[in-house]
Amino acid sequence: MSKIVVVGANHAGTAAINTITGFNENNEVVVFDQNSNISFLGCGMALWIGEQISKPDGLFYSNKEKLESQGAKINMNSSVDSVDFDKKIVHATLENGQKIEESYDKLILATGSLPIVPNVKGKDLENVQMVKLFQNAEDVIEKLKNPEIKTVAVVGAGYIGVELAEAFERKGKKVVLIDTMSTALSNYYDIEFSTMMDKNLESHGIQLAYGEMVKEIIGTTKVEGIITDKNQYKCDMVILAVGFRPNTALGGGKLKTLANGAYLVDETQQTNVKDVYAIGDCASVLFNSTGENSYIALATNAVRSGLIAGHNVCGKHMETNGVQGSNGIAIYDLKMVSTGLSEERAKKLGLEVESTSFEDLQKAAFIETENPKVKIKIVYDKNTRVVIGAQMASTYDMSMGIHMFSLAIQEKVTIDRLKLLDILFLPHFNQPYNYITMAALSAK
Ligand SMILES: Cc1cc2nc3c(=O)[nH]c(=O)nc-3n(C[C@H](O)[C@H](O)[C@H](O)COP(=O)(O)OP(=O)(O)OC[C@H]3O[C@@H](n4cnc5c(N)ncnc54)[C@H](O)[C@@H]3O)c2cc1C
Ligand SMILES: NC(=O)c1ccc[n+]([C@@H]2O[C@H](COP(=O)([O-])OP(=O)(O)OC[C@H]3O[C@@H](n4cnc5c(N)ncnc54)[C@H](O)[C@@H]3O)[C@@H](O)[C@H]2O)c1
Repeated sequence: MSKIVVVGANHAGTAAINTITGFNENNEVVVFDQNSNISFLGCGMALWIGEQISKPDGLFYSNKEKLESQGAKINMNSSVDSVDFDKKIVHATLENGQKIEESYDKLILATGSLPIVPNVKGKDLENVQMVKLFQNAEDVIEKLKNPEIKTVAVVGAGYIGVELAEAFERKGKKVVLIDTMSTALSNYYDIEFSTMMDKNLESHGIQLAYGEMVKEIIGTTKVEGIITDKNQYKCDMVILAVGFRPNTALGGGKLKTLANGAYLVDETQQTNVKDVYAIGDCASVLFNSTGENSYIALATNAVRSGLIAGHNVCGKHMETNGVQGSNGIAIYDLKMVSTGLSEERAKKLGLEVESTSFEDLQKAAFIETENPKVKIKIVYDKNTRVVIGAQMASTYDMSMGIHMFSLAIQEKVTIDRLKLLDILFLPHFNQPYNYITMAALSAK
């Protein structure tokens, strides 16, 4: 029997706690989380703000009572302030202000990430909003009730920014979407895909302000406008969504990190200090497209890494397969999914790559019901021909198709092996000369 302390009980921590308690091995599990809720699905935030769902209740899948019924001791509103890695003790402040020491045999750090805050004048004005926690979503929804909030400037056209731009437009607000890059979603898609999203956003009246760097948020007490290096926009609320950084202050220089501060972990999620594990957004992941440890903040990675650490702290060896950073987005009718590297990102990393693309109707052409076009692009290493990325876009829900590419990258499958892949055909679903086969066959 071991004593396992878990710091942070959102997606990664909860996955680890569920795994450990699921073994029913009478390990003592003590958990600290500085927040008042567990397992908030940020992915539902835009749906809630944009009123595509009527209430937030379904955005949680666990809570203190549930985890305690499984045998863990849960301290909510309790922060871990420091860790003595030599003595194997965490120092925490409980909800009632009491300072305590908790010893551990195994420690799991699941402290997640923090939104990056651009260091610009006016960032502390009223109505400048972060969008990470459930409480942030509550704040935004409350503020949107004020009819004086007419225009929202969203800074960052990544996943959160684009999803929220849609949500604000659905709420009848004027939206300006600002990004330093020349398209939306530039971390995930090549230009022929991201411009599809840009046209989609513009067709719904969202103003795009790309290639612009925010210099200042103006106002006396509240937001009145935002100034970039090229323009000035009048607005009543500013959303900052320019990415996450790992929350790793507890490492205190003892734990090795990536350049951005994420705890460096091995294939079992263990850090460089024995018996100390790190999972989720505070940790590195092995990125199969490059073979290197990277930072990819996704709930999917958080859950998988929690499962892995949960096994290993219980003495059941489990190793990561590495990840592809598979992701998806659905804005109005447009769905886009990607995995691995885009061609542009691969080239920026200095990789020699080729790509192959195809666009066709999803189903047999004679089908008389809904039959949208699907666009696909596969990126592969020029020398080894191993697939390292794929992107798809359509108004049709083709999202399941990307999983096969995720596996192809994980298992280092070449583009040539996809040419004759046995893909089913049924006119209701797809075409015999389907776009996956055709893209692979057209590879140089
Ligand atoms: C708006 C939004 C939409 C998203 N949509 C998606 C999506 O569609 N798909 C997807 O895969 N991902 C999505 N993500 C990303 C996903 O939410 C994160 O990757 C995920 O939350 C990471 O989980 P985590 O448990 O590692 O970290 P976090 O969620 O950051 O949780 C860390 C926990 O640690 C606690 N903590 C931190 N420090 C301490 C301390 N010192 N003491 C005690 N407790 C501490 C915090 O209170 C928190 O509960 C989205 C994120 C946002 C904000
Ligand atoms: N559907 C999903 O899978 C989903 C949804 C939401 C969030 N997430 C994940 O959560 C994490 C955080 O999301 P995010 O949208 O904050 O990050 P992101 O990395 O997706 O996007 C950040 C964007 O901000 C831009 N940017 C950076 N600095 C800027 C600056 N100073 N001014 C203007 N623009 C700037 C970048 O060019 C980029 O487009 C990501 O890992 C993301 O993948 C995933």
